[in-house]
Amino acid sequence: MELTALVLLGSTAVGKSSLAFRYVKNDFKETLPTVGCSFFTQLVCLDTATIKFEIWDTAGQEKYHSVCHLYYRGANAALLVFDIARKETFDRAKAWLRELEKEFLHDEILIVLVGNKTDLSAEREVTLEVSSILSPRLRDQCLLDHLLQKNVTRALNRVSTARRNGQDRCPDFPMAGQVPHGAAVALFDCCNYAVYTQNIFQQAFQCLWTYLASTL
Ligand SMILES: Nc1nc2c(ncn2[C@@H]2O[C@H](COP(=O)(O)OP(=O)(O)OP(=O)(O)O)[C@@H](O)[C@H]2O)c(=O)[nH]1
Repeated sequence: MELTALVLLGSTAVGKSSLAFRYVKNDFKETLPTVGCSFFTQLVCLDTATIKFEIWDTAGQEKYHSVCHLYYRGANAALLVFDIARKETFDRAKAWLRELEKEFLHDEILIVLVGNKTDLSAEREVTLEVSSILSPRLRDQCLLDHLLQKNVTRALNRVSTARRNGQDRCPDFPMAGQVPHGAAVALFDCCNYAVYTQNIFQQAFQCLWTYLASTL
């Protein structure tokens, strides 16, 4: 059985643990801030293989920052979570993006920026104009889509299909001609309070897993 690791990174209280819990248990509950790191596993049956995915939910408090590299180092995918109603959490996600860019070659990791707490959209501080955050290198190589989870599903589906067919380009993709060899950056919004979030994640993660499986 293949093993693939995903790490959740982001400021404290952006909703990383809630997101993992919503995905794994389809539930929501108040939890204390994570200490160090929490760990979940999920078995995913794909057409071609059964894969065991590890989900590393890191602690967002600044005092734990220095240990986060222990968890992201072996990761195949990283979800950089921010709170759409707190701009500083988006700045932190950008810092994570830069750090991962330094640590990984472009074909080594799949990165997804997750704008959480869309129920607070009236207080939104992070606008949709986020493409400017990406470095030219990433912008060229990434799959950047709009802040809609269905587009992530579509984006990742496209990439994995293209990869399965041995193509290295995905010409009809709206914002990026190049299908990266492993690396992708996508964006999507979610809300852990909503039951539908689990379905969104099921779909998005299924694509993510499929995508990762195609790179194993
Ligand atoms: N409004 C709103 N609040 C949320 C949402 N998801 C989580 N929260 C709340 O945000 C707070 C922090 O959630 P956590 O999941 O513990 O956040 P975290 O990012 O894991 O925090 P650390 O463990 O400190 O890194 C809690 O009070 C949650 O109830 C959401 O979608 N919308």
